[in-house]
Amino acid sequence: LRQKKRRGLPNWPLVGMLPSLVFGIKENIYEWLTEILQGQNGTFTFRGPWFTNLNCVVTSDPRNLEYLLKTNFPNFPKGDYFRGAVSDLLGDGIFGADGDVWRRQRKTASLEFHSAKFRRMTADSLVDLVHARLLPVLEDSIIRAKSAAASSSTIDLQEILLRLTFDNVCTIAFGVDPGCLSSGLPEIPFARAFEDATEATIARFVTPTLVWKAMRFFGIGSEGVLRKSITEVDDFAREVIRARKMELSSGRGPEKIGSDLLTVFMGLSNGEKEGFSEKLLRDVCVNLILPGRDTSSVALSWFFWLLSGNPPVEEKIVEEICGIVREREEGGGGGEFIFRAEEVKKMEYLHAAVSEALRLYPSVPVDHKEVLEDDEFPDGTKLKKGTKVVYAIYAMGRTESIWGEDYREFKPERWLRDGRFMSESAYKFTAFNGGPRLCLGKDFAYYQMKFVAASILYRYRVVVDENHPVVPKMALTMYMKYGLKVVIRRRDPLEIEKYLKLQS
Ligand code: HEM
Repeated sequence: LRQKKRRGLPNWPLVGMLPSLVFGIKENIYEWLTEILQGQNGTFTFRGPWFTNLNCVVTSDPRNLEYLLKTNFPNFPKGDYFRGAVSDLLGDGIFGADGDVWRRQRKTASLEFHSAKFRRMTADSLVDLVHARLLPVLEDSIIRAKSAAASSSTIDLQEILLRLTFDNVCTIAFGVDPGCLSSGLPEIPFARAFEDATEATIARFVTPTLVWKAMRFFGIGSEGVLRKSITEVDDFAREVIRARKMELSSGRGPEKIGSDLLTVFMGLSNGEKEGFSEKLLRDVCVNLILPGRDTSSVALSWFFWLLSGNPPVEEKIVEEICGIVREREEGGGGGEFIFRAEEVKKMEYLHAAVSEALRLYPSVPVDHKEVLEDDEFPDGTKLKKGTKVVYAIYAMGRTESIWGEDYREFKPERWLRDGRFMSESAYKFTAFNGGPRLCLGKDFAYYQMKFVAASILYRYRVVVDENHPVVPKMALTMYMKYGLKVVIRRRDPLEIEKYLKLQS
């Protein structure tokens, strides 16, 4: 009991704090971590069994976050342990890389992410996906519900959104849309292979290094799955790269050349003497798909779930959207309503509501770094070279000293001043990371989430199945463990009419 008070958890001989961790995993690991951090002023040291490498410093203190992610950034790389586990899947790509390899890709990708051509391409591909695929799939569920038994009217919204963002990010990375989101929700071999490869890679983090290395050597268990699925991912990438090379060498005009990341990086290899090898081109694309495929969709799933428990927030969002529709229609609208980029930008309340969902359910609930040289956090915690540092993003969103005593409430208003969205420091709201490794897709992700949410909410009400359990899954991304079962209903035209009139 004395140890629990002093260190946050009892530290047993030989097994360290493992028994408490096992208990935490059985319950809700994120809530468990939050409670310990609250009792320890935001930082504690976890001690694993002596024979494992589980020792780490866990923190949710914004002062430490700023030091870790910005002030002394070079001393906190992702590290060899992380890279060792992910390198078979990610190679030398940006997500697992450190130092010059990371810096070079970051610079090129960053230029691309902020170019007008890229923004146009991402916006166009999203319009196609939402209007030609997402909305028909939702409409289909309504039609099916009318003709079948009531039990078949529920759909898993999380799965549909995961398919949407996978297609979207593949278009951005490779310039190829795999077609996961289409009627009947077909199984796509490349998507399956990517999913299997990711799961098998994550399994390495909970398996002793010697054990997974032996499994890899013999190609058994999850390592056998990994080997097979990486081969499939590589085959897909090789085929796309070969086809793109042919397209580029066929001498098409610059206006015809895509602005997906693969084409951009291939263009660079044309100009530079050494350029990017085929392997690095594959790594560049795979490393974009990994962080970009599920993060926005799980955030949207939590957003819709939070809305279902907070009808006044949904009303305000619909009112805001209708204001935008009205403005356009006064100028002579007509036809199917497709939100334009500048209109999505104006949705300040929706921006606040999405941020609030990410505060409570960050898509990346915990992240980590490694200590390069002995160091010390601003709160006085000593850091030995090689120590792992875990930063608990979920716990930060539930810290009273940052968000006030109503921190458990879903309250978009906390992000607004005079109706305008006010951003928060990245070291308090760390859902998108911060410092030099701030999420590269942040602006795009907001655009994507707002466009999808507005397009759905303008037309439909998303009714969450009350009997369906909604709990987070323990994974690197904050999925809903059992998905999000919902019924889609068309929004009453009178309701929309009411808001359109309200604006006048
Ligand atoms: C709600 C949506 C998203 C959230 C919450 C999010 C969050 C994050 C976080 C926490 C990191 C740091 C990860 C780490 O270093 O361990 C990150 C990195 C990154 N994200 Fe996002 N992300 C989102 C969407 C996207 C999208 C849509 C893309 C691409 C289209 C993207 C591309 C990237 C890339 C390339 C990195 C690596 C940056 C680097 O290491 O320099 N993200 N993101």
